[in-house]
Amino acid sequence: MGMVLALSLNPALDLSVQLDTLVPGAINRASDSRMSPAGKGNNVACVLAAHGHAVTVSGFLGRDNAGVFERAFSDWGVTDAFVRVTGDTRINIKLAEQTGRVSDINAAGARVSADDWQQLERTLEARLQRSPAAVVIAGSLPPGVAPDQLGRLIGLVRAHGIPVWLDTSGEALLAGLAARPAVAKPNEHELAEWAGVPLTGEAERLAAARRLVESGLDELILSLGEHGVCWCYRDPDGQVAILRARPPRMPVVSTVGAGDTLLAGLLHARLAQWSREAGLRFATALSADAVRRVGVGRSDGEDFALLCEQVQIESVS
Ligand SMILES: O=P(O)(O)OC[C@H]1O[C@](O)(CO)[C@@H](O)[C@@H]1O
Repeated sequence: MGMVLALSLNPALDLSVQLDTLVPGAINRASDSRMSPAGKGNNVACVLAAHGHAVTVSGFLGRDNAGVFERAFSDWGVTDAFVRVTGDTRINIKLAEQTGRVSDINAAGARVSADDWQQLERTLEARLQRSPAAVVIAGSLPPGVAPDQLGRLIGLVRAHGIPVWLDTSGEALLAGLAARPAVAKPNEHELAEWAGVPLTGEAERLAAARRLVESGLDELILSLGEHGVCWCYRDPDGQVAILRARPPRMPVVSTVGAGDTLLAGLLHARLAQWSREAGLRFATALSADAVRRVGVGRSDGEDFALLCEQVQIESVS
């Protein structure tokens, strides 16, 4: 299986706090709290490495608190090609209540200079020479990086004939989609932003997903949270086909990282050359596993085979 390059342009340390119920304006007591190296690209890298892939991580890391990331990269067994920038990598706060509701407070991130950006482009060029099987670009853009720079980065990877798997939001997503990544993973709100209209029901969402694939992507992963995922792709005749997966109902500890786990699971299946249905079943089960823990999903649990069996898959016409 080939190497994967996972970019987190704006990684984060996640401060995950477990609470009974969050009462704004009051002193809240946590039942548990922990800080862990994260960010979307890093989360994807962690899952892929756990499934046997050679992964290189890159993006921008604050020099002042890089140590905790360096230890995690070594534990995960991934190669660190992050550009170090001035200051700290941001801390994002995740407040998870007993009901499963999560409130996120995501910080802006360390500022990236024009020199830092050039260094990233040079790093990327060098890594692309090693022909990675895919490049994942995931998460928000840090201060100092404009959406069109993301578009150019995608263009750079595409020029090497390497597929880009993109997961970002807001203006960055719009600029990124215009640069035609192979695969994008919006959620329903991000899809509506692209469509420019509210998408009220499943039929409207699927129609927009089809339009987005037809606009030039190979595949779209539409993540629908607890309702599962729609995987839209071109069939051999060039028509857009859709597979829909529904996960079993899970006890929720934290939904943070479930989307990253889904993307990683699908990429793992792609690199292992599994059938679409097998890949979707695996990735949906892995993502379901992620919500019952703080952090990303794992496939080494005793009941993982059962979780896979419980995923319902149908083809949508
Ligand atoms: O880059 P963004 O969009 O702020 O998201 C970062 C957050 O997303 C996550 O990767 C979960 O998807 C968290 O680990 C992290 O705090």
